[in-house]
Amino acid sequence: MQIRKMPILERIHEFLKLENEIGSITRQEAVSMIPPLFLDVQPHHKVLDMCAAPGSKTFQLLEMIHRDVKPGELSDGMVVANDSDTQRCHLLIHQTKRMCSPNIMVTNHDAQLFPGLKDRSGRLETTSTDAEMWEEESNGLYFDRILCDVPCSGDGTLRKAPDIWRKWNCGVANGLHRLQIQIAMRGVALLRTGGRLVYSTCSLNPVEDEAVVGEILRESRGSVELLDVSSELPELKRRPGLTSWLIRDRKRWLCSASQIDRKRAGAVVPSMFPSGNGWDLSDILEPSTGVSSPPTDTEDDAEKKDVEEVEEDEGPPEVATLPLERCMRLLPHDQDTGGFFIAVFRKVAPFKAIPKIKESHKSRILRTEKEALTAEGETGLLVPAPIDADSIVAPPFLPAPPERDLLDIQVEDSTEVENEIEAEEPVSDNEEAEGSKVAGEELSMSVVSEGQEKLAASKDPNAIGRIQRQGRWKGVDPVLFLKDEKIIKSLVEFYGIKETFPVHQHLVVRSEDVSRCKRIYYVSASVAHTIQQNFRAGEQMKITSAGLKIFERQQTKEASTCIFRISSEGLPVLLPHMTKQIIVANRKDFRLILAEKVVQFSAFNDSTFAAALRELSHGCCVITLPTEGPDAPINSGAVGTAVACWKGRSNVGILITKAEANQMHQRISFADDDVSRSEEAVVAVEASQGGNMTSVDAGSELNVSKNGQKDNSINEPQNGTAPSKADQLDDGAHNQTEGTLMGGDVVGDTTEIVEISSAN
Ligand SMILES: C[S@@+](CC[C@H](N)C(=O)[O-])C[C@H]1O[C@@H](n2cnc3c(N)ncnc32)[C@H](O)[C@@H]1O
Repeated sequence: MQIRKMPILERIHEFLKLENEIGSITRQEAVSMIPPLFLDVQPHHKVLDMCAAPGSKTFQLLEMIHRDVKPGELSDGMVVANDSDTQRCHLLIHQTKRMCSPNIMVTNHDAQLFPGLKDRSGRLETTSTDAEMWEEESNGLYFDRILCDVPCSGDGTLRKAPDIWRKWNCGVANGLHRLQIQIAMRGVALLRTGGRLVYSTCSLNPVEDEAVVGEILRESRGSVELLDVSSELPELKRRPGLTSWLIRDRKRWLCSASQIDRKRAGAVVPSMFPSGNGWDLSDILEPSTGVSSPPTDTEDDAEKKDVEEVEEDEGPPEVATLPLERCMRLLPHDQDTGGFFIAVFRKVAPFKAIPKIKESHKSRILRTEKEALTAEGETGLLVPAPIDADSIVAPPFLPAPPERDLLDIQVEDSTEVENEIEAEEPVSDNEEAEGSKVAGEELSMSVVSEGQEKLAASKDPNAIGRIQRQGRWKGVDPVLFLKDEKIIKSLVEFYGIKETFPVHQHLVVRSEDVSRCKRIYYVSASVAHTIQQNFRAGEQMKITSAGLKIFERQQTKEASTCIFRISSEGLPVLLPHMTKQIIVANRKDFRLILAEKVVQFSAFNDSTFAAALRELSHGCCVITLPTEGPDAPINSGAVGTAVACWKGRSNVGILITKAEANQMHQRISFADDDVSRSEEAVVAVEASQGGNMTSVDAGSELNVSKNGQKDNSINEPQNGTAPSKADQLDDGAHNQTEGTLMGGDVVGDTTEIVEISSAN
């Protein structure tokens, strides 16, 4: 059902859109949420999401590492979310920033080449006091959990993506098979022994599913086992993996690799079949040149030729000897979902790989390394000595990236726009002025050069290799720990940051010139550790974003002692550790500031609050609702509801987007209306019954919960009160021009407000 096409559901569609935009809800198809559930992620785990964009599963993984973490506590775990597509990495950043987590890194690699961070410096200098940890660090970066939600043909999504009916052909899946194996095998190498890896696709084609799983088991030669997870998530309806299938190539059904037409040897490979048996490299080398001839015809050509092909006798299909029935097939008609395939592996021993030439590498290597091959002879490549695959920096045959050239990265900060402002008004960043453009927000910190984009856009696999070998990720800002003691001291003193919130080695900037840096990011200990590891390993990792944006530079004419304001995503994490610049408002005044955005001190209802506000230092402050009592927030756990503001000479303005302010105002207003309606109803009922009825008795009718407390949950404005409130708010919002300065001595249009999430 498409909600947006049904006029009667227009309001709920608007509501969903708004909540999605400000990050209160994330929409995701139910079946696509299942793979992370089989990872058994614990809060202390290091998790790698190899093909992560747009980030729905990454979000789930983040939720898992923050599970059980109480407000004010910092989680030990980490999620590294990787995607090969630069633009989709920005989606990933946007999606995950709603989680307000310092425990995330977004990286931009081809997953099959994801760097291992093996220490190449030879230095013994380390921040770790633990010798064991140092030993482990120098051996590389390992993950406790890895999700390989690989690119696939997507035929499991046919129900919601009807376009696939038109575009589907068997060549798509066949063409992805080898990449899927390479990605998964890189995952196996990066997995800690004892760790879990989940391989998933939204395709039901065995060539992308069981065939890949079979090849993982064969290639890893006992270092991973395929788990039987039939007792996990018992209510999930699933079917066992296939153990027998045929391969379709140009309208021919093939039973085994022996039936592969020599000319099609690059397009159909033995690993696609249940046994995985087939020819070796020499079968596909042309005797005269030693160079393979990958099929060059397009799918269209293939279709034309198909007409002429003679259908062959299929013969008996192969049957796998591996326990592929342990894989899970989720079929659309079993529980009204999309189709999905899931396999769960555990690493039981370190991975020693024989770097045989993979089919996908063959043509590339043979083309680019032709001379070397001739010199070494084919046998040298076919039967090399086993190598410790766990510790490789990049897969065999692909050189690791060299040291970055410092000079490469300096130009990028000029892309950041610093706004000068009038009077003492804080200025909002250009990027944040338009809430709906948040996805592009991080562009200034992770700008990728045009040349690099063009290379990435090209389909030439050698181009990708070239990009990743570029010195020090040309065009991407560096990730540097903030070491400027003056700035750190000003932050700690201005906001009264407690020792419970470690700042040294946890604040990161993306500019080498600290005097120009606009944003400061907070990283968890685990992320900080990985950044250090990356330095020692010669900065192999291309980091698009690290941690949580916690402070942003704020320029005003009248200097504040601290030039950095708190960002909206940083507030939930920092607030429990702040002792200064916090002020508690009553409900009425809190609503006033949300509705008006900028309020003169004299306009507040509570004069004590106004006086206390005047006393605060000039600059960024946080206005909260009390955590207990009648003015306590709704459904917001122990930390409460808070909004970052800018305190000027005579007024205060919220630092939030209008959408966020309106949404927060709406919630509080609904709750208040709800309460007053309940109270009015109680009075009415009492009056009609001679005053004998208690509010607890009236609970079921009057929205009072069973334990006698008023149920203030206001997440679902469905009881007919929504229209007038929403309309009023919409009108209010439209009266203000997006991105313009508002009256008084404060600009309160575009920065931050936040409802404290219990996750942090
Ligand atoms: C199935 S989608 C991932 C969906 C994601 N896990 C989620 O739940 O939101 C596959 C992703 O793989 C990315 N991708 C394609 N080839 C890749 C490669 N070689 N390495 C890493 N990512 C790749 C695509 O850009 C795409 O975002």
